[in-house]
Amino acid sequence: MQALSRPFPGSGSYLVRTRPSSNRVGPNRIIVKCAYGFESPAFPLGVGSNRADWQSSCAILASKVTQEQSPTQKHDGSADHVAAVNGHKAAVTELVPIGNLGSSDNNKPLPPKPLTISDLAPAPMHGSQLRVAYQGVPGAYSEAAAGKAYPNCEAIPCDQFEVAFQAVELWISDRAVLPVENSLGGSIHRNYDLLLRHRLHIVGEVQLPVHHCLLALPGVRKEFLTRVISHPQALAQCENTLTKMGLKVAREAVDDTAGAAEFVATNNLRDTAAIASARAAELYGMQVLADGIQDDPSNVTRFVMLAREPIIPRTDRPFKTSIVFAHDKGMSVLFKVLSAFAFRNISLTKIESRPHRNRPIRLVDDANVGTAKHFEYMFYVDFEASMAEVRAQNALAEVQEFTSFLRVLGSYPMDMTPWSPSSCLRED
Ligand SMILES: O=C(O)C(=O)C[C@]1(C(=O)O)C=C[C@@H](O)C=C1
Repeated sequence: MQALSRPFPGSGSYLVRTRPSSNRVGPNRIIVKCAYGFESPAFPLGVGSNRADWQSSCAILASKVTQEQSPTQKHDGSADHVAAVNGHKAAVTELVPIGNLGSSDNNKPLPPKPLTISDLAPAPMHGSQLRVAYQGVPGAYSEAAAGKAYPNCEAIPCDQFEVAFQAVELWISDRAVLPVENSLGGSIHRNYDLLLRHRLHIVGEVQLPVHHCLLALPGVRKEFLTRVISHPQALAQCENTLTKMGLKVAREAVDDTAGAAEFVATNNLRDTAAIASARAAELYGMQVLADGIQDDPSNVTRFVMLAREPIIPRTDRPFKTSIVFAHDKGMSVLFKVLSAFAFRNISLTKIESRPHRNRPIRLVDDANVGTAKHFEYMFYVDFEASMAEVRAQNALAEVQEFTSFLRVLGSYPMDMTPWSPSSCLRED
């Protein structure tokens, strides 16, 4: 069976690709419709060639825009401008909504809906469903997070985090939902770096209980396994359990959990298991060998929602603000910065430091003992206050005095989803 797909404007030729035949077309099958008006069903073992074409088109569009825009023009938010660059704004893809996400059974209830779109940011310009870019393939936790953040959205799979950023910048998508930290695995550093490099705004957060399964092809037994593949975060979150299970398997990192399941299925690998969601098992026809293999039952990943425009901060519900800063004068400044929040009773919920890529090392010369080489950092801080509050404005005014660089990444409603142990047991 063949899937016809056509590259996006600017790349010039048609592609004809062969895709594996399969009758496993699940209820959440994705249809990728090209802007030119013909459509091709994306096969259930992943969106395959269509997705790949869409993603490479994103990259093509991104590089075009980078070439043709000056840095100051790049984030002007003008739809017309983007249309002028790629000759084709929005309506690039049409995807079946993820709708009853996490279930092939349409009667199963959706996960709780703590935030609504109207809470967060203006409606999409094109008047249709909100398009939300995420990294991974259908069945990835990020897709579930997109559905939790924006129920009934069109979830748009991207092969890299950076492509999801670009999809929003280029108006292909209205929002991106990207993981920033996990309760077991820690920070997803790549996204911290990308937040700084791109000009998108954090407009919300969503916390998703992550329940991992060990998946293999039907009929495969644990004893046959020599390899387990998954996203590095998922491997880290299950490390102790894998050891306790006595599996003698090599661990191998791939781009996302559901992509790992898709890879095992499409390549018919009988010696390889994937760590992924139960929904990925359904989508790619895999067997669940073990359920709930994360090292802690209350495993949670925090995602941020990104948009081209910030939302207007409010004070009628709990808000969080995320900032990033750098300073010139060594670590003593860090204490002063943090005390600006402490004096105003503003709680910090997260501090992260990343290498200061423009100026990674500071040399301190002492004629007697030589040259000390200090590493320089960018500091990311989340604090529990809205930028609409005077105390937050004053704290930032003070922070600005001590820092050489300060940017507010966003001021947005906190995810206040009620916590219950059962919500951690299963999110599929
Ligand atoms: O691979 C996926 O399914 C993802 O959505 C990515 C990701 C991550 O980057 O942390 C998201 C949630 C889990 O923590 C594991 C992996």
